[in-house]
Amino acid sequence: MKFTKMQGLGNDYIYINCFEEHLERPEELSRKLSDRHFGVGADGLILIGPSKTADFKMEMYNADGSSGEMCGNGIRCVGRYVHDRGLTDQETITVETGAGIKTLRLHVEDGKAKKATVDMGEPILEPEKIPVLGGGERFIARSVEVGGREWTVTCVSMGNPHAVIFVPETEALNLAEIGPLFEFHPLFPNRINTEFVKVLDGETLQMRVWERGSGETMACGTGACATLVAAVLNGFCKRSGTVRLLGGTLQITWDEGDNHVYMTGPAEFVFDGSIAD
Ligand SMILES: N[C@H](CCC[C@H](N)C(=O)O)C(=O)O
Repeated sequence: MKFTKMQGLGNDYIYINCFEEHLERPEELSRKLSDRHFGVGADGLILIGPSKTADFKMEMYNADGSSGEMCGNGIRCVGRYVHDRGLTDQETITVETGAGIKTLRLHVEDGKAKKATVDMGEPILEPEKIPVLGGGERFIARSVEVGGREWTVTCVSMGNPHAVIFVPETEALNLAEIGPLFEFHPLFPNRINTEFVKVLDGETLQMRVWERGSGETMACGTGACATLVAAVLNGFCKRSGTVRLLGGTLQITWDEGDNHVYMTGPAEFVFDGSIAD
């Protein structure tokens, strides 16, 4: 089976073209191939295939085989793949995801869709839809005890669930220790992606992320969107800003007019390969 390795800000996935390949158990394949010693090595697996309701369909699996409703860095790479490999000649495309149909505007340079602006849709703030237990209208700046200490948490869904925590510094945090305690906390029935964020100024945020199903990654597109929304809700940031991640930066805007979040960032090919039978 052929695959293509791609990455968005170092958030790397194995892409399978399901117009050409057929696979049975994607969860198992993701677990096997994501392993950075016994497999290809990636944060997960992304399937690109036909859709009845959009131009393409994207299915995303984390490194542990669990499926994510949406992947921001991944969908930009889907845009690059389908454009540069000739599956479309459009520069605006729609992709069916587990979080609904998303529209991408590809930024084509020398015939390559190196960047894309993705309409990530409206943030979901009702706790029961995130989901996070605890009721109420919204889950903003609430104190949660995790790992024996109190954290101030704001929860936002971009179709997938995020807990955003503002901290004075991000470097010193031991994500390998605290990340799983959030991910598997009983407050989050579907687990959670957790972002630890330092506000650099009113339009610049610095973020590390412990992803549900993949651990700490170099970047998280949906997480960057959730982070900008949480920063606005807490009064820390304007509605348009730069999110600095380990792997690079994303431009995020939470549009006042249509309440949609827009994310702009890069998409890169790494290599093509084939999986030994
Ligand atoms: N781990 C996430 C899916 C991948 C999201 C991330 N890689 C992105 O770029 O948005 C989840 O289980 O919801």
